[in-house]
Amino acid sequence: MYLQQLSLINFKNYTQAELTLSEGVNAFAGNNGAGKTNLLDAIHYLALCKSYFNPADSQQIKQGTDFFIITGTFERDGRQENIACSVKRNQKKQFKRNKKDYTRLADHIGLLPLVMISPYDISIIIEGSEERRKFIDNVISQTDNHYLDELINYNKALINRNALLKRIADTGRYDPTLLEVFDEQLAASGSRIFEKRRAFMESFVEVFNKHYEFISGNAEQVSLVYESQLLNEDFAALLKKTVEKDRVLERTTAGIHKDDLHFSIHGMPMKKFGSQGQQKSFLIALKLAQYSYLYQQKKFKPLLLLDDIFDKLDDSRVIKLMQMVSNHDFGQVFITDTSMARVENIFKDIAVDVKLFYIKEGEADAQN
Ligand SMILES: Nc1ncnc2c1ncn2[C@@H]1O[C@H](COP(=O)(O)OP(=O)(O)OP(=O)(O)O)[C@@H](O)[C@H]1O
Repeated sequence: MYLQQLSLINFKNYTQAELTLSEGVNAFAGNNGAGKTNLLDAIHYLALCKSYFNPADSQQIKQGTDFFIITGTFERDGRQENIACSVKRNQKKQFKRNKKDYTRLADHIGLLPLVMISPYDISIIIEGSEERRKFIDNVISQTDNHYLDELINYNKALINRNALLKRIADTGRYDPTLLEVFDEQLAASGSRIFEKRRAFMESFVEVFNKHYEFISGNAEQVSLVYESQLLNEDFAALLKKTVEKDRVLERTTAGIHKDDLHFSIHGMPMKKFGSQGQQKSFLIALKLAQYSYLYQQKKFKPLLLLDDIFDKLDDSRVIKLMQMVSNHDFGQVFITDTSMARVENIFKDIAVDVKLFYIKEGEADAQN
């Protein structure tokens, strides 16, 4: 599967752009703020119906205009797939596959699997647990169509249960029957989500370790552990046990909305003890494990988007990564960098088809 053609109209700093892409590596080079990352984000839209960086669709419309359109032609399973995403100010986003509107955007997720590695991923390490749950959910939902629905059901039940706990506290009237109904809904979908996360993490950790060892040249000991209250206790039983606490706090304190991933280096928290390069290597290993997982599940290679990948990595780690590219471990790859000379230098001895684009103020010029 690969993207053959990308066109943009009024997307971020692009008025109009047309790119014919290589099936191998596509490198976007140019100064800060030129629009390199914006191109990756446009590709992200086509695969996952949204921006990687900013959930507000209308903020992606070029300033001074009132709509944007991104279109892409993909080759997938020997067929062409035309994907179009358009956003008009104050209107619902339109998303089409081969000119046909999707009834649910969720049905598109997984058709064009994609992995993005970006400097913004540092939030997975330094921010709260929500970022790490988002990471797990993003990986699983690209391979399991029911997973997003389960999450939606769970969140609805959670909102209902929390509203009821508040009402009970406000009115002083305890309603055990209604609470039981929400508990059942929460426990049913929560337990299924937990099982999917646990099964996923079991295979994922091993692949992650392999990638980290490879990138770091076995230089340091890291670990990745899935943490969930449900690992030790049945969810329904847990909800019963915490009900008094939940009534006092007026919110649900147990469940998969509390799941987390624990990252460490030499037994210490990665967030506090990892250097910038080690943290970046950790994130790259995490994302490459995501890549391997998607590939294994889908049986074809996902798109790989590497934003500003060379920054903060020492030469040996860059070489390892590029070895993987040259071994054809990946399919189509997109890379951004500020220096065209560095990109040319890195790829000069690598036997892979590389297409270079020079990006300048919202314009993309193919160089070869
Ligand atoms: N809605 C918008 N309308 C117009 N311009 C926008 C919009 N959103 C973002 N931009 C512009 O896009 C530019 C940023 O583009 P991008 O993030 O792709 O840069 P980059 O080439 O990746 O830079 P760097 O090397 O610094 O990462 C900024 O100049 C920003 O003002």
